[in-house]
Amino acid sequence: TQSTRPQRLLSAVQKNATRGNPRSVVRAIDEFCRHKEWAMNVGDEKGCILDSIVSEVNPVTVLELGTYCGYSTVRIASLLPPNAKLITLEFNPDFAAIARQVIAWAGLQDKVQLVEGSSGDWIPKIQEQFGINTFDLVFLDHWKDRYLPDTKLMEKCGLLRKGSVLVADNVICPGTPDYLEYVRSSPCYKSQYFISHLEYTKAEDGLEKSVFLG
Ligand SMILES: O=C(NCCNC(=O)c1cc(-c2ccc(F)cc2)cc(O)c1O)c1cc(O)ncn1
Ligand SMILES: [Mg+2]
Repeated sequence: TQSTRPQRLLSAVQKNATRGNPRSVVRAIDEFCRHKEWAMNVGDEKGCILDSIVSEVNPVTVLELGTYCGYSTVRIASLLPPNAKLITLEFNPDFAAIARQVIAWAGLQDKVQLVEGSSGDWIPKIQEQFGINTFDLVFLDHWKDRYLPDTKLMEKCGLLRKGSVLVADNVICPGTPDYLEYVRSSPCYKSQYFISHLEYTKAEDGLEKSVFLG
Protein backbone atom coordinates (compact mmCIF):
# COMPACT_ATOMS: atom_id res chain seq x y z
CA THR A 1 0.00 0.00 0.00
CA GLN A 2 1.08 3.55 -0.73
CA SER A 3 2.74 5.49 2.07
CA THR A 4 1.31 8.85 3.09
CA ARG A 5 3.23 12.13 3.14
CA PRO A 6 3.33 12.19 6.96
CA GLN A 7 4.75 8.64 6.90
CA ARG A 8 7.42 9.71 4.39
CA LEU A 9 8.22 12.74 6.57
CA LEU A 10 8.65 10.45 9.62
CA SER A 11 10.95 8.13 7.63
CA ALA A 12 13.09 11.15 6.71
CA VAL A 13 13.36 12.04 10.41
CA GLN A 14 14.30 8.46 11.39
CA LYS A 15 16.87 8.33 8.60
CA ASN A 16 18.47 11.79 8.94
CA ALA A 17 17.96 13.01 12.51
CA THR A 18 19.73 11.94 15.72
CA ARG A 19 17.51 10.46 18.45
CA GLY A 20 17.16 12.90 21.34
CA ASN A 21 18.34 15.87 19.29
CA PRO A 22 15.36 18.21 18.61
CA ARG A 23 17.35 20.55 16.36
CA SER A 24 18.34 17.65 14.09
CA VAL A 25 14.64 16.62 13.87
CA VAL A 26 13.62 20.18 12.88
CA ARG A 27 16.45 20.32 10.31
CA ALA A 28 15.52 16.91 8.84
CA ILE A 29 11.87 17.96 8.36
CA ASP A 30 12.83 21.31 6.80
CA GLU A 31 15.24 19.55 4.39
CA PHE A 32 12.56 17.02 3.45
CA CYS A 33 9.91 19.71 2.87
CA ARG A 34 12.23 22.02 0.95
CA HIS A 35 13.86 19.41 -1.29
CA LYS A 36 11.47 16.44 -1.43
CA GLU A 37 7.80 17.19 -0.59
CA TRP A 38 6.11 20.36 0.64
CA ALA A 39 4.19 19.89 3.90
CA MET A 40 2.20 22.29 6.07
CA ASN A 41 4.69 22.70 8.95
CA VAL A 42 5.19 26.25 10.22
CA GLY A 43 8.64 25.91 8.62
CA ASP A 44 12.07 27.42 9.28
CA GLU A 45 11.40 31.11 8.51
CA LYS A 46 8.21 31.49 10.59
CA GLY A 47 9.74 28.94 13.00
CA CYS A 48 12.53 31.38 13.89
CA ILE A 49 9.95 34.08 14.67
CA LEU A 50 8.01 31.55 16.77
CA ASP A 51 11.24 30.59 18.61
CA SER A 52 11.92 34.23 19.50
CA ILE A 53 8.40 34.73 20.88
CA VAL A 54 8.58 31.46 22.89
CA SER A 55 11.97 32.44 24.32
CA GLU A 56 10.65 35.89 25.26
CA VAL A 57 7.52 34.47 26.97
CA ASN A 58 9.42 31.54 28.55
CA PRO A 59 6.08 29.77 29.16
CA VAL A 60 5.43 27.10 31.79
CA THR A 61 2.09 26.08 30.21
CA VAL A 62 1.63 25.91 26.42
CA LEU A 63 -1.37 24.87 24.31
CA GLU A 64 -0.89 24.02 20.62
CA LEU A 65 -3.98 23.68 18.42
CA GLY A 66 -3.11 21.53 15.41
CA THR A 67 -0.15 19.16 15.81
CA TYR A 68 0.07 17.81 12.25
CA CYS A 69 3.45 15.94 12.26
CA GLY A 70 4.79 17.59 15.41
CA TYR A 71 7.29 19.99 13.80
CA SER A 72 6.19 23.08 15.79
CA THR A 73 5.59 20.88 18.86
CA VAL A 74 9.28 19.91 18.76
CA ARG A 75 10.41 23.51 18.08
CA ILE A 76 8.42 24.88 21.02
CA ALA A 77 9.05 22.03 23.49
CA SER A 78 12.81 22.16 22.89
CA LEU A 79 12.82 25.75 24.22
CA LEU A 80 10.77 25.12 27.39
CA PRO A 81 12.13 25.13 30.95
CA PRO A 82 12.32 21.68 32.68
CA ASN A 83 9.02 21.93 34.61
CA ALA A 84 7.02 23.24 31.63
CA LYS A 85 4.21 21.32 29.89
CA LEU A 86 2.97 21.52 26.30
CA ILE A 87 -0.50 20.17 25.44
CA THR A 88 -1.09 19.69 21.71
CA LEU A 89 -4.51 18.89 20.21
CA GLU A 90 -4.83 17.00 16.91
CA PHE A 91 -8.12 15.98 15.32
CA ASN A 92 -6.71 13.68 12.64
CA PRO A 93 -5.66 10.27 14.08
CA ASP A 94 -3.21 9.60 11.22
CA PHE A 95 -1.43 12.91 11.84
CA ALA A 96 -1.43 12.19 15.61
CA ALA A 97 0.15 8.76 15.13
CA ILE A 98 3.04 10.25 13.13
CA ALA A 99 3.46 13.22 15.47
CA ARG A 100 3.83 10.94 18.52
CA GLN A 101 6.77 9.22 16.81
CA VAL A 102 8.39 12.49 15.71
CA ILE A 103 8.08 13.91 19.25
CA ALA A 104 9.52 10.67 20.71
CA TRP A 105 12.44 10.71 18.22
CA ALA A 106 13.27 14.21 19.46
CA GLY A 107 13.18 12.87 23.05
CA LEU A 108 10.52 15.38 24.11
CA GLN A 109 7.68 13.00 25.05
CA ASP A 110 8.01 13.90 28.77
CA LYS A 111 7.25 17.59 28.10
CA VAL A 112 4.46 16.99 25.59
CA GLN A 113 0.92 15.65 25.99
CA LEU A 114 -0.65 14.91 22.58
CA VAL A 115 -4.45 14.74 22.79
CA GLU A 116 -6.50 13.34 19.91
CA GLY A 117 -9.85 14.94 19.26
CA SER A 118 -11.51 18.18 18.28
CA SER A 119 -10.42 21.43 19.90
CA GLY A 120 -14.05 22.42 20.46
CA ASP A 121 -14.64 19.27 22.51
CA TRP A 122 -11.35 19.34 24.41
CA ILE A 123 -10.83 23.00 25.32
CA PRO A 124 -13.64 22.96 27.97
CA LYS A 125 -12.12 19.83 29.56
CA ILE A 126 -8.43 20.79 29.79
CA GLN A 127 -8.48 22.32 33.28
CA GLU A 128 -10.04 19.26 34.94
CA GLN A 129 -8.20 16.67 32.79
CA PHE A 130 -4.68 18.11 32.98
CA GLY A 131 -4.73 20.23 36.14
CA ILE A 132 -3.89 23.34 34.16
CA ASN A 133 -5.55 26.62 35.14
CA THR A 134 -4.39 29.05 32.43
CA PHE A 135 -1.97 28.99 29.46
CA ASP A 136 1.03 31.29 29.20
CA LEU A 137 1.24 30.66 25.44
CA VAL A 138 -1.18 29.31 22.80
CA PHE A 139 -0.05 28.43 19.24
CA LEU A 140 -2.96 28.31 16.77
CA ASP A 141 -2.20 26.23 13.67
CA HIS A 142 -5.27 24.06 13.12
CA TRP A 143 -8.28 24.56 10.84
CA LYS A 144 -8.29 28.25 9.95
CA ASP A 145 -12.03 28.66 10.53
CA ARG A 146 -11.58 27.38 14.10
CA TYR A 147 -9.14 30.08 15.28
CA LEU A 148 -11.87 32.58 16.23
CA PRO A 149 -14.44 30.23 17.81
CA ASP A 150 -11.71 28.45 19.79
CA THR A 151 -10.24 31.76 21.01
CA LYS A 152 -13.68 32.85 22.25
CA LEU A 153 -14.08 29.40 23.85
CA MET A 154 -10.71 29.72 25.64
CA GLU A 155 -11.81 33.13 26.96
CA LYS A 156 -15.12 31.68 28.15
CA CYS A 157 -13.41 28.73 29.88
CA GLY A 158 -11.01 31.08 31.69
CA LEU A 159 -7.94 29.51 30.05
CA LEU A 160 -6.40 32.93 29.31
CA ARG A 161 -5.01 35.27 31.97
CA LYS A 162 -3.73 38.87 31.77
CA GLY A 163 -0.55 38.53 29.66
CA SER A 164 -1.34 35.20 27.96
CA VAL A 165 0.20 35.26 24.47
CA LEU A 166 -1.59 33.86 21.40
CA VAL A 167 0.54 33.15 18.30
CA ALA A 168 -1.45 32.36 15.14
CA ASP A 169 0.05 30.79 12.01
CA ASN A 170 -1.28 31.40 8.45
CA VAL A 171 -3.09 34.66 9.11
CA ILE A 172 -2.45 35.61 5.44
CA CYS A 173 -2.17 32.22 3.68
CA PRO A 174 -4.56 30.34 3.80
CA GLY A 175 -5.80 33.29 5.91
CA THR A 176 -7.91 33.77 9.01
CA PRO A 177 -9.75 37.06 8.31
CA ASP A 178 -12.39 36.83 11.05
CA TYR A 179 -9.74 35.97 13.70
CA LEU A 180 -7.47 38.83 12.57
CA GLU A 181 -10.33 41.33 12.65
CA TYR A 182 -11.24 40.18 16.16
CA VAL A 183 -7.80 40.29 17.83
CA ARG A 184 -6.89 43.55 16.05
CA SER A 185 -10.09 45.40 16.98
CA SER A 186 -10.88 43.95 20.42
CA PRO A 187 -9.87 46.10 23.43
CA CYS A 188 -8.96 42.81 25.17
CA TYR A 189 -5.93 42.17 22.90
CA LYS A 190 -2.71 43.94 21.92
CA SER A 191 -1.84 42.51 18.49
CA GLN A 192 1.30 42.57 16.34
CA TYR A 193 1.87 41.13 12.85
CA PHE A 194 5.19 39.44 11.99
CA ILE A 195 5.47 39.33 8.21
CA SER A 196 7.12 36.26 6.69
CA HIS A 197 6.45 33.66 3.97
CA LEU A 198 4.31 30.58 3.60
CA GLU A 199 6.56 27.69 4.64
CA TYR A 200 9.11 26.70 1.98
CA THR A 201 7.64 29.18 -0.58
CA LYS A 202 7.88 32.83 -1.70
CA ALA A 203 4.20 33.56 -0.99
CA GLU A 204 3.49 36.03 1.80
CA ASP A 205 2.29 34.73 5.13
CA GLY A 206 2.91 35.73 8.72
CA LEU A 207 2.33 35.16 12.41
CA GLU A 208 0.00 37.31 14.51
CA LYS A 209 1.06 37.69 18.16
CA SER A 210 -1.79 38.80 20.41
CA VAL A 211 -1.42 39.49 24.15
CA PHE A 212 -4.62 38.99 26.15
CA LEU A 213 -5.17 42.05 28.35
CA GLY A 214 -7.80 40.42 30.60
O1 LIG B 1 -5.86 19.89 7.83
C1 LIG B 1 -5.94 19.82 9.03
N1 LIG B 1 -5.18 20.51 9.90
C2 LIG B 1 -4.14 21.32 9.38
C3 LIG B 1 -4.49 22.77 9.60
N2 LIG B 1 -3.45 23.55 8.92
C4 LIG B 1 -3.64 23.91 7.65
O2 LIG B 1 -4.67 23.62 7.07
C5 LIG B 1 -2.54 24.64 6.95
C6 LIG B 1 -2.61 24.78 5.55
C7 LIG B 1 -1.59 25.43 4.86
C8 LIG B 1 -1.68 25.59 3.39
C9 LIG B 1 -1.25 26.76 2.78
C10 LIG B 1 -1.31 26.91 1.40
C11 LIG B 1 -1.82 25.89 0.63
F1 LIG B 1 -1.87 26.02 -0.71
C12 LIG B 1 -2.25 24.70 1.24
C13 LIG B 1 -2.18 24.55 2.61
C14 LIG B 1 -0.47 25.95 5.54
C15 LIG B 1 -0.41 25.80 6.92
O3 LIG B 1 0.67 26.28 7.61
C16 LIG B 1 -1.43 25.16 7.63
O4 LIG B 1 -1.31 25.09 9.00
C17 LIG B 1 -6.89 18.93 9.67
C18 LIG B 1 -7.38 17.85 8.97
C19 LIG B 1 -8.26 17.04 9.63
O5 LIG B 1 -8.77 15.95 9.09
N3 LIG B 1 -8.62 17.34 10.89
C20 LIG B 1 -8.09 18.43 11.49
N4 LIG B 1 -7.23 19.23 10.92
MG1 LIG C 1 0.25 26.42 9.66
